[in-house]
Amino acid sequence: MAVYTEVSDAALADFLSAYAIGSLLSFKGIAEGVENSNFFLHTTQGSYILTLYEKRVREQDLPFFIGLMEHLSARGLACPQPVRDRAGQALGQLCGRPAAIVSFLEGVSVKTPGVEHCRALGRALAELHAAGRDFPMVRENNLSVSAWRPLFAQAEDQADSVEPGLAARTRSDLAVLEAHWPRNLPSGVIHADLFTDNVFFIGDALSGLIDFYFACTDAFAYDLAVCLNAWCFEADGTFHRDMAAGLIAGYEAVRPLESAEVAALPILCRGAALRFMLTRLVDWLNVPPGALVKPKDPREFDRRLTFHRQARDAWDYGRPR
Ligand SMILES: Nc1ncnc2c1ncn2[C@@H]1O[C@H](COP(=O)(O)OP(=O)(O)O)[C@@H](O)[C@H]1O
Ligand SMILES: N[C@@H](CCOP(=O)(O)O)C(=O)O
Repeated sequence: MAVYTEVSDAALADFLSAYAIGSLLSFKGIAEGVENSNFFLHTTQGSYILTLYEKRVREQDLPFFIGLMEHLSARGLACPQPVRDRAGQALGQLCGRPAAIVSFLEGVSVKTPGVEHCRALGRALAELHAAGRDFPMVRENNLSVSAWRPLFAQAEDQADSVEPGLAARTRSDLAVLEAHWPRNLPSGVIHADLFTDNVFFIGDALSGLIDFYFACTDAFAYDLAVCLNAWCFEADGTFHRDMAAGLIAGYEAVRPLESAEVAALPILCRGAALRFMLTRLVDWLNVPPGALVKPKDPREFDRRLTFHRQARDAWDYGRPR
């Protein structure tokens, strides 16, 4: 359960007094998530999510995330809409943390997605990229290739205690990725963390996207590579080519990939897998004492990397030649 900061009744009442969202009916910590402290907020006017921003979220990036959700909602994308207080502010302070209230989205995430879920995800990802094209703010991806070596340095000494051989494999992946990381691909706003827990469905229809706190300005095809990693592999590393084909086809039904993006797909997928292996590894080795959180397993992405190292082209990821 991700609740790093406990919120007292008095602190909550004081915080909510700035908002015109009715009177509080219920308030509960949310079990899912690993980054921030999240709470369900139910008032006489409706349901909301209260987020207290923790550890990896930098305060100076919050206007980008809040502004982006407002921008995407205004363009009809189903994503959380920040709620402004009576003074017009979408960001406040609660229990010493930056905090915001956003609209509650209906729907549930799928634990075992199928081809049609992946196709719907692909469409939604391309629609997000299109809706973000005229968003005026820029945020560099601070978890891209130049961040991976410093992240690894925090965990290198203990990596082999998590999985034998992990340190050597990571050193070799880093060398390859740093030498061949693609530059100048079509870029714009990307979500950068569109895992199954961040995509809601009602029945078979995709109903919303959440968790924009890794969103940044980077290559669109890197976002697709994140989704291929997140949606099309089992925890044991088994790859589902049919699901990957559905995801790419869904994406290209809205935004066809350029040839440079197609060529870059294998290295982008390898880099995305390394990025999640590394952040998970660092978190796995550094669970904050007393935090109600279950760290995610870095070995799942070590296994995906075995697939990516041998992939030759986009066809291996299900894209027709
Ligand atoms: N706008 C929202 N509408 C409905 N549920 C939400 C919303 N935002 C977050 N949640 C719930 O909170 C959980 C954790 O949110 P998330 O943003 O993924 O947290 P974290 O960034 O800490 O990983 C989600 O899995 C979902 O159940
Ligand atoms: N998706 C990342 C961790 C971030 O978690 P989220 O709950 O914010 O999606 C991973 O799986 O490593």
